[in-house]
Amino acid sequence: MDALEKMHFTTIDYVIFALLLVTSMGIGLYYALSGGRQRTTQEFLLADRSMSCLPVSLSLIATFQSAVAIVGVPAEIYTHGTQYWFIGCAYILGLFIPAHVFIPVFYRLHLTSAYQYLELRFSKPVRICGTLTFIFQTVIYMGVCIYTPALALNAVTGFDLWGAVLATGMVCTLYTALGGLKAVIWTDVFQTIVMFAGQLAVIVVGVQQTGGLAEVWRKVWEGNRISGIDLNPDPTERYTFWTLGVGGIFLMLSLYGVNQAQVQRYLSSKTEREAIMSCYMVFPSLQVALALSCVMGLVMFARYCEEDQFHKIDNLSKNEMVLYFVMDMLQDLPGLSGLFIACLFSAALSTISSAFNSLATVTMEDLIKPHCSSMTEARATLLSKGLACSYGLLCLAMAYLTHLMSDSVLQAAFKIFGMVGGPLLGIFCLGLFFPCANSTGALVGLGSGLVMAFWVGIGSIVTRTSGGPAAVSQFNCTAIQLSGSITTAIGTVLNSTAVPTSTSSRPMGLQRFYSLSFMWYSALSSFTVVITGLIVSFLTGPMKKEDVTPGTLSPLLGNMLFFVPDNIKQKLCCVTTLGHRPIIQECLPAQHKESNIQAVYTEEEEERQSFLPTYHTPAVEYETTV
Ligand SMILES: O=C(O)CCCC[C@@H]1SC[C@@H]2NC(=O)N[C@@H]21
Ligand code: NA
Repeated sequence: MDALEKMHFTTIDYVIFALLLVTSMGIGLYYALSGGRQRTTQEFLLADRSMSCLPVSLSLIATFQSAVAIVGVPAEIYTHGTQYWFIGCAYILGLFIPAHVFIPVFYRLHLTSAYQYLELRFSKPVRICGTLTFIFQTVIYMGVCIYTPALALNAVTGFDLWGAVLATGMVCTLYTALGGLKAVIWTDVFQTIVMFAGQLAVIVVGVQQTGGLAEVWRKVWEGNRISGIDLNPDPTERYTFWTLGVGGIFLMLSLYGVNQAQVQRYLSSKTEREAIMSCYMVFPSLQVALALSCVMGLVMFARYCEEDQFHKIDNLSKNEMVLYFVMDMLQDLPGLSGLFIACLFSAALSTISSAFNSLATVTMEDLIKPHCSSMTEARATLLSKGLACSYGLLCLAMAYLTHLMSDSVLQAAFKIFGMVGGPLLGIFCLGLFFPCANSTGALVGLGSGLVMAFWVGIGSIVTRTSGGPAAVSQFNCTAIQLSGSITTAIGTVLNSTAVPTSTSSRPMGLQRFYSLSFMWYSALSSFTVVITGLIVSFLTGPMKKEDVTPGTLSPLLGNMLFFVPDNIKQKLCCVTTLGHRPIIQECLPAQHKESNIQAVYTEEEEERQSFLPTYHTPAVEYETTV
């Protein structure tokens, strides 16, 4: 690693990194000292439900675009080609369904925590299990997110690893605990801009230093890095159009449909329409984020595919090679390498702050408030801030655990989402689409989904077959001239990092099950939850439509099964109205000051409101939809 050590930071790089931390802290302090000064949980956890779609949409992207994507995706493209880019196809349904199925139901139920839905639809135990599952998933994911940038930075610049982890963790904990969701969303906006700028800078300089666009294109084309659509139906193939385009939809639904961090952002929107718009606006920005990280991988390949360059990074780990490439490109341009480090830590901070805030929210709403309803607003807010802090410290501990996780962080993140996010997606789908599902079915379903996911996930780690053999061997990008360089070219190919396409016998039986692509984990575990949940519900006495809390069912399935006669539909999944469509009454100037006008509810709404926690609602009026 001697070649790496020579890379060092100039003063301006440290200044830019410090600027990022100071600006983030400044935004946190601003929201701690302005507005309602974070004195109510409505403000601290839900930004007073006053956010508009632009900051919400940027915050939605920032939440699940962490350093893992910034470092992991270019390494994936460099090693295996652009097949991964097809995950962009999953963004269409992966965002359309949340916008029209999940958001309307959650928004109209006026929730604070997504897991309140599980109590309304099923029972309190189901809600508690959902909350604990989410906490487990997020704490592990946070560890990966805070560790990745610090590890990569340390490997390439010798920047003190635990110093970076501590700096990131402390700043993030402080501004999240001080400024609440408003600070988290607005720092996410700032950090997303820094993230895009940093990646763009590396791409522009990289292309320019590798001989221009045409040269880069020629090299990646000859280097066999532009993958066509791979329609291979084999589910053990790591990345194909099916695992990414279809399996990826379930991954997106588990994140953008039912993950508390995203649901909380939808609920912080001032109207349902703003929330849906923010979900739509995620689509183009997420495509840009995907394109930037994929192009960065291609430029990196073009840069190092020549024989005389190849030795520089062929012995680096996936996480280190991207940082090496960036420092190699930018170190003569003072400030730009600092910009990329700021980009890396922006990606990490924006994800970790969202995780802290959502963890504090669900712990407060689902685990503490129900047991001490007499708690004053001030104490509840103080406790929420304390929770955000304690999760911050827990995250640092988790970072150490990640130290032990060896395979690529991108795969680690996908496995966490698939193994834990999938069962959570399943239990929400069970509740939304199948009125006959009861809480026993939901509990057994969730348990079976988790068992199934951990069986295949742990199995794949133990047998090290997480997603089959490496797809593409390392081809040299210069046309292999017959003038004797053929031997060096072959030598390059053989000692490359990526294992050539293996001809080993296909795994059979359980071994084949363990080599299922991790992109299918979300789909597999959510289906397991739904099917088991339905069977157990039927065995233990299915629920009747009139017993289901109004507003907790989605008519999606009913509408999709338009061709099925109604009487059969009544059995499986009744066609229900979406519940009450709130029309936010435009407050007249005179009214604006006394905005404590009680909502005008229908009697059914009144009855439903009775067991929802009381909160201050803006002046709204409801009308039932027919
Ligand atoms: O934290 C990360 O960046 C790695 C996990 C990526 C999660 C998913 S992948 C599809 C979608 N696109 C993103 O950039 N993040 C989410
Ligand atoms: Na992020």
